[in-house]
Amino acid sequence: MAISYPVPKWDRPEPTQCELDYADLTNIDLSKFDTEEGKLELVETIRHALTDVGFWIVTGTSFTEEEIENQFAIGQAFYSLPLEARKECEIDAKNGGYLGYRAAYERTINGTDVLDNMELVNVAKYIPDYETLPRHAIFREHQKVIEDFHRRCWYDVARKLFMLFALAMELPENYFVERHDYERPSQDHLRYMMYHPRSKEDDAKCNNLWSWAHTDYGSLTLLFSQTVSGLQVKMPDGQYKDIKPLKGSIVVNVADTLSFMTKGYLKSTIHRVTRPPPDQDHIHRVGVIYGCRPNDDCPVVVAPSPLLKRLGMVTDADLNVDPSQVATAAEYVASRVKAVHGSSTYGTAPGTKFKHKNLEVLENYADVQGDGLASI
Ligand SMILES: O=C(O)CCC(=O)C(=O)O
Ligand SMILES: [Fe+2]
Repeated sequence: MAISYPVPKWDRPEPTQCELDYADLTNIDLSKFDTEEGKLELVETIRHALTDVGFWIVTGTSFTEEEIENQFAIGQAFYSLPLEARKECEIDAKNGGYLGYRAAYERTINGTDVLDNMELVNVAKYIPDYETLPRHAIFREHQKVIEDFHRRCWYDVARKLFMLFALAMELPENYFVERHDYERPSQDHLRYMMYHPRSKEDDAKCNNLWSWAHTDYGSLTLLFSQTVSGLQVKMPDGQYKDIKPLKGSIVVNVADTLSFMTKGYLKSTIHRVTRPPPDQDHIHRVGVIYGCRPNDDCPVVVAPSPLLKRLGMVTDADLNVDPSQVATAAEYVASRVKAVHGSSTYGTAPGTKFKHKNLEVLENYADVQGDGLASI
């Protein structure tokens, strides 16, 4: 069969030579997961790491370096397509839809005339419920390899982490797994991203931020490590530190819904993307990410964790909330996407809060903390 959408090899950019201040993150080696002894050791590691930064490095997964680089190559091939082909399946942000493509250069950065330089495409799960979902032709052509990668992000990585979290929180092992079931409808996606280099002048107008300080909407984000620096995590002392690239590893962070489900015990950590250091600021920065969300119909309620109860973090009121006041995961994500992506500017006024039923989150941490877009 003739190939209509070739995927040329992707060359991993050289790491920066600049000295950056890197975050010291716990490493979770999933190759230990399959023995009883190794799993217990991981639960202990997780128990200690749960309450620190909310960002970890995951190694020892089933992905080979070649498989990971092939995903970056697919991302690169997608972004080499003409805009009209990329726009074939667009997100329906006005209605809260976040599966599909979102173009760059369509929104201004709040308070400036600078345009948003990041585009993304969120590829839905490969399950019978989504059989008729429109997908880009390039992804249809390469479905076998994308589907395999997609499913393994969940089965080989996310599922294991959800089990470790549950065990560390003294919940039944499958508590979070059942609420994030790959085979059921959810807004999980494999995301290919692209940040376009921007002029020094334009970047200066937006405090050199390519992505403002934010938390992620879902439960868990798996970010395949890449060498173009820029991603920074906010440490407990309020300082931002860079994420050090580690070939073959995955940077994992907890996102809002999992934080809600654990009453903030699992931290949805603030992070941002800055203009890369001078030896990398001309590179088109490709990203590959898997975002986990709870099942669409999953009520976002606090888990009855004995650990949280002992710590006094869970009250009877948390465990007996009025069902009419409880948001489902699908409702929450849709209303948040509408609020953020359905608007023509990227950015909100200082301290803006997003609230949906029982869930509330600050929309732009940068403004509040005075360390991001505060000056514009
Ligand atoms: O591009 C990155 O390194 C981070 C992206 C990110 O934070 C996101 O997509 O939520
Ligand atoms: Fe993020």
